[in-house]
Amino acid sequence: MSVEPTAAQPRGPKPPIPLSIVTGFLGAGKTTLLNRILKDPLMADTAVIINEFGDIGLDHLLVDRADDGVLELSSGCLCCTIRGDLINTLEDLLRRLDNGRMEKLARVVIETTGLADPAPILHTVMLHPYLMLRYRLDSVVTLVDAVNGMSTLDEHVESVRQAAVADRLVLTKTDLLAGAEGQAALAALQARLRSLNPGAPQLLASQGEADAARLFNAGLYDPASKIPDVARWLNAEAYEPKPAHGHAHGHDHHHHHDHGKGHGHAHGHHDHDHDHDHDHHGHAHHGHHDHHHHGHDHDHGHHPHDVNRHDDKIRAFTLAASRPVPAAALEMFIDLLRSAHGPKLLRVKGIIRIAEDPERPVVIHGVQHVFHPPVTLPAWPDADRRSRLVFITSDLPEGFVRRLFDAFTGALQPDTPDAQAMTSNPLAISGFSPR
Ligand SMILES: Nc1nc2c(ncn2[C@@H]2O[C@H](COP(=O)(O)OP(=O)(O)OP(=O)(O)O)[C@@H](O)[C@H]2O)c(=O)[nH]1
Repeated sequence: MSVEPTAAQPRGPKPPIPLSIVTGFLGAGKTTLLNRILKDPLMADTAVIINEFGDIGLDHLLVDRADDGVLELSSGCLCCTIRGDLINTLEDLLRRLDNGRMEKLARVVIETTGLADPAPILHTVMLHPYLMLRYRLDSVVTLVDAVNGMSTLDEHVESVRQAAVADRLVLTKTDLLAGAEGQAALAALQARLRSLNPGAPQLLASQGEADAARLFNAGLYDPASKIPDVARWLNAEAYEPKPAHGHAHGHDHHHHHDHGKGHGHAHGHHDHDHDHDHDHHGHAHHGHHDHHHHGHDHDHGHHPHDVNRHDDKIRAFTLAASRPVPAAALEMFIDLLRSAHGPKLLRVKGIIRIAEDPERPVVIHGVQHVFHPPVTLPAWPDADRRSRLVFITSDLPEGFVRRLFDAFTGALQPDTPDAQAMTSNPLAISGFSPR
């Protein structure tokens, strides 16, 4: 192999470039945070793409405009701004890298405008065959303004979804919350966010916690060792009241988080059990709810103002099973979920023990109806050999997903009413036929 004197790396396929998305409501502090962390040596050779779908002007004082539209940060980082086509920009970065106009590209960060749903941006990469080879999804970082976050969550369903899909949550402007009242407000916001998204660490920007090391490298692979770190990636324990490692039966545990909580009452008397079957309590005040084969599964009677109506729809839960899953059953389960309920799957991550090849687990990752091609790992990363899935859903109850999983993966006895209902019920999937 001939290596040019200046070449730092041998030729051959380059490792995929980690790609992160920084999102958060208008004025949450995205630009402030990025300008700060771009000075971190860990962020060298980072390209920042500012996704301007809206009418937000560029206010990046740190950047100097270079030729051909790429903005170079004074710290030596690259920053480009795009208006419109994200794919073109991502391809253009690769071209610059491949033809040597850009020496290194260690990371790409996409800053979205405040109202953006991050899912389409994730889809852009997940659905593009070439970009999929060259980039890998790292983290979705969602900023939440600690002063206005609570009311923003109340008023804008986009902000609830942004928080729910995050791998990392950053609370900004906590420095403006003074005294006991401020601390109580912060605690309430944090409890609400934990309920929406138990798996995402919450970092306080003003305490210096939102540094590059903690914001990024949230993907499946450990950046240093290149070894998959499933436990860290899934963070399934965070969904559970306490760590549990029972291996006794096919369906070890499943946990859920309640969302129907009032401000500041996160652990108060408003808790409902979402885990039981999905009683129809009648939700006339939720005019836009859909009622298919599942209903909304808790009582809103305690919430005359229904301030958390967006949160009420969000569910965060895990499934685990010791019994290996036949590959075809897994495929059917995923197909059914994504084709029938895609819009309701905000985020799905999982590691699955496959019946045909139980020593090589399969990792799945979905954002709405789009699933990353499953990745087969050469071995289990640790002693826990159970299939584990984490779900963040909107308007899709845990019990429904769990019964579907059980029905397809054989965790239930074939003659139980649940399994019968599942296999005899067409589930309103047109074009779906078991293979
Ligand atoms: N006190 C305080 N102010 C902050 C903090 N983070 C951001 N700000 C201020 O909040 C305002 C908005 O910050 P930006 O970084 O522009 O927010 P943004 O999310 O990029 O805003 P858009 O691009 O308009 O959505 C600015 O005036 C910042 O100085 C923080 O942690 N504490």
